Amino acid sequence: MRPLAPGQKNGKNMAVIEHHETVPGGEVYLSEASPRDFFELLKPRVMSLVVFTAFAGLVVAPGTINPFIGAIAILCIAVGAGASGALNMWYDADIDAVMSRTAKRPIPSGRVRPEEALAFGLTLSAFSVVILGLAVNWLSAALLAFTIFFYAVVYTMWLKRSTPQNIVIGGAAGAFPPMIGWACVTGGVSIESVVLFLITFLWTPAHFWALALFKMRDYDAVGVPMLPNVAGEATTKVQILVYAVLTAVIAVVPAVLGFASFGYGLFAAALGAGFVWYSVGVLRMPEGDRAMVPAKKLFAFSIVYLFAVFSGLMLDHLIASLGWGL
Ligand code: HEM
Ligand SMILES: CC(C)=CCC/C(C)=C/CC/C(C)=C/COP(=O)(O)OP(=O)(O)O
Repeated sequence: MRPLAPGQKNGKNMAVIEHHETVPGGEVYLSEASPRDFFELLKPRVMSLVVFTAFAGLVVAPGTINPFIGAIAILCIAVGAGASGALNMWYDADIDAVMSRTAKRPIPSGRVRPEEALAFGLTLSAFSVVILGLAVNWLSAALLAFTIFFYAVVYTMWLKRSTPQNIVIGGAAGAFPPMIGWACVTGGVSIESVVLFLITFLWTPAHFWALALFKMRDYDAVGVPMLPNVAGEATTKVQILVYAVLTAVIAVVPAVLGFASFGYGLFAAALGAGFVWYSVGVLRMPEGDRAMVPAKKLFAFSIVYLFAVFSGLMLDHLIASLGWGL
C-alpha cells in the first residue's frame, strides 16, 4: 500500500527503512519489538496533554457521568489518541528516519516493523472507538473516530507535506479531545465545548511554530513545508504572536460566557499575558539566531500554559460545585 522508497512523496532525502535481512531460504524479518517500543508508538508524552484536555472537557461539562464509565471514556480517548500517533509514525517513518529529533523512534531505528505499527494503530483505533460507543455514547465515539482520521489522514498523509498551513488546519485534531470529553457527559455539542475546542485550536500554532523555528534544519532536510522554512523566520514570528494573542483572548471567554468564574478569567488573563510575553520574546529574537533560546522558552511555556488553563477550568468547576465560587 505504501512502499518506503527514496524520493517518494514530495520530500527529499527520504530514508529507506531496512527491517529485514536475506537468509538462505528467504527473507526473514528481524523484529526486536518490546512492549516498550509499542508504548513509544503511542507518543505518550504528547498524548498526555491531549488526554488531560479531554478529561477537563469531561469534568467541566454540565451533568454527571458514572465514575467507572468516565474512566472507560478517558481510557478510550487515550488509546485512540495513542493509536493515531502510531498511524502517524507508520506513515512518517521515512522522514522520521532523517530528522535528528525523530530518528530513534521505534520504526526508523528498526525495532518495530512498519506493518506491525500499522496493524497496532488500526486495531487500537477500532477498539477505542467501538468501546467508547458501546460504553458511553455514539456521538463521542464518532468524534473520536473523526479525530483519529483527521490526525492520521488529513494532517499526516495530506496537509503535513503539502502546505505551510498544515498545523493550523491539522491542529483541529488536537483540539477535539475536550469536545469528546464534553460529549461523553452530555451526549451533545454546545457553544461551551466549541470554546474549549478553540482554546487548543488557537494555541497549537504558537506551540508548534516555536519548535519548528529551532528545528528548521530538520524540516528543511526532509522537505516538509513548515512555516519557518517556507515563509521565513520573520513571518513565522509575527504569526506566532497573532495566534498567542488570539489564544489569550479565547481562554478568557469561558468567564465571559459564564461557564467559568471571574476568578478563572483573571487566572486565564495572567497566563495569556505570559504566553504573549514569551511570543514577543520570540519576535525580538535576532534573525538567524542559532541558539533560539526565546523560541525554546516559548515552546516549553506553551505546554505549561495549556495544562494550566485546563487545570484552572477544572479547579474552578470544582470550587463552584462546592458552592465556593467567586
Ligand atoms: C498539529 C498540531 C501539533 C503539532 C504539529 C505538534 C508538534 C509537536 C512536536 C513536533 C513536538 C515534539 C515532540 C517530540 O519529539 O517529543 C511536540 C511536543 C509536545 N506537544 Fe505538540 N503538536 C501539536 C499539537 C499538540 C496538542 C494539541 C497537544 C496537546 C493538547 C500537544 C502537546 C504536546 C506536548 C505535551 C509536547 C511535549 C512532549 C515532551 O515532553 O517532549 N501538541 N508537539
Ligand atoms: C483523540 C485523538 C485522536 C487525539 C489526537 C491528538 C493530536 C492530533 C495530537 C497532535 C499532536 C502532535 C504531536 C502532532 C505532532 O505533529 P507531527 O506528527 O508532525 O510531529 P512529529 O514530527 O513529532 O511526528
